[in-house]
Amino acid sequence: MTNIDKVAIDKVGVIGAGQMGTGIAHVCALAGVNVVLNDVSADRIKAGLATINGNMTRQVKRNRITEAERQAALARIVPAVGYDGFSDCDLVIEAATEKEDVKRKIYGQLCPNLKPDAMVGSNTSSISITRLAAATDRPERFIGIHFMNPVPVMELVELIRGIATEDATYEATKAFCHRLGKTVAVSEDFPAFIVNRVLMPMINEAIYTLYEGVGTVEAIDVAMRLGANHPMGPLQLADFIGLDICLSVMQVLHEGLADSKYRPCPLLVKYVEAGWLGRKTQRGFYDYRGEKPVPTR
Ligand SMILES: CC(=O)CC(=O)SCCNC(=O)CCNC(=O)[C@H](O)C(C)(C)COP(=O)(O)OP(=O)(O)OC[C@H]1O[C@@H](n2cnc3c(N)ncnc32)[C@H](O)[C@@H]1OP(=O)(O)O
Ligand SMILES: NC(=O)C1=CN([C@@H]2O[C@H](COP(=O)(O)OP(=O)(O)OC[C@H]3O[C@@H](n4cnc5c(N)ncnc54)[C@H](OP(=O)(O)O)[C@@H]3O)[C@@H](O)[C@H]2O)C=CC1
Repeated sequence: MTNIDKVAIDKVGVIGAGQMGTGIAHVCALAGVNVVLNDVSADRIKAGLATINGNMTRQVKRNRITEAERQAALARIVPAVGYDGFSDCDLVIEAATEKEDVKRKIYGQLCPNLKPDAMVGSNTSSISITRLAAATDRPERFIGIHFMNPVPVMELVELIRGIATEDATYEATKAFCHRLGKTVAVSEDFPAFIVNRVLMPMINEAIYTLYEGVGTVEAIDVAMRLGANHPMGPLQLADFIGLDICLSVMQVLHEGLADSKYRPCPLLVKYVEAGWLGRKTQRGFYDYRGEKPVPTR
């Protein structure tokens, strides 16, 4: 057992400056934590920092934070291509692409650069924490720390312990989530954990509903928004999350639980094969290239 619960988390490394990594860096920096933000290229990180700045500027306009807080938070985020700046991180949160081989490769390069007692968390939506932990040199200090999108707005973080995760790692990451103002729900390490075990089959079913011609994109979304009081329709939400991520999660559920009820809808597969991944590529179930989103079917 280590004494991680007594170690303050003063510096966090975030890997992946996409939708989630930028949101995680955003909330950490606003909570007074120093952040080193990594991605595959300087351009990617630059785009990520611009996103964070845009979201914080909106928070200033809406009087959620002050201009001084925005400036102080942005100054806490340091860009890093490679892992040189990670040697004094207390916690690293990996939020790279939802592919196991990508994540394993990252841990292989990251771990030799970390101090021995640093913790590593993955923001994976679905992949086994025990298996990811086994790809590191520190499974006892590895944990699933699953933020929800958009991170600055959503209150929940799922914490998922792998088979080897020590109590001290769990307690330290739980306290850290509370410091960020989040509420924690604990999930056992089963495919897609709690939120996505329930949410993704609903989204997949909405795509089947479209595929079978039961309703149009607009009819399905309006039905669930106004008929079930969901803040977004399921197809709008799928585009928001990213269709590549929705497909990966369904594949993990299908393979991991070996039940045909999790079969990814062929239409979802087709959209991903087309590179129509939702908002991030400007086209998914809606086309976002014009003034307002237009359904693609
Ligand atoms: C896939 C996984 O592994 C797990 C997941 O994350 S599953 C996805 C979970 N997320 C959801 O289900 C989101 C569902 N959608 C919603 O809750 C809402 O539509 C929404 C919060 C995204 C937007 O709400 P809205 O009322 O339509 O829009 P809007 O009024 O513009 O925004 C509400 C607030 O969110 C903020 N916001 C919206 N998008 C934001 C973003 N990307 N980043 C930061 N802040 C954002 C706005 O600034 C606004 O803040 P204030 O209340 O402080 O003014
Ligand atoms: N989208 C969502 O709603 C949610 C997603 N998640 C999870 O968070 C993680 C990230 O998702 P999300 O932010 O949406 O995905 P994005 O595609 O928006 O971002 C992923 C980022 O990781 C980068 N990346 C890829 N390989 C590496 C690498 N080797 N080193 C550093 N960065 C790398 C990508 O760069 P490039 O594009 O150049 O490959 C991209 O910038 C996934 O595990 C996902 O399942 C969790 C909760 C919600």
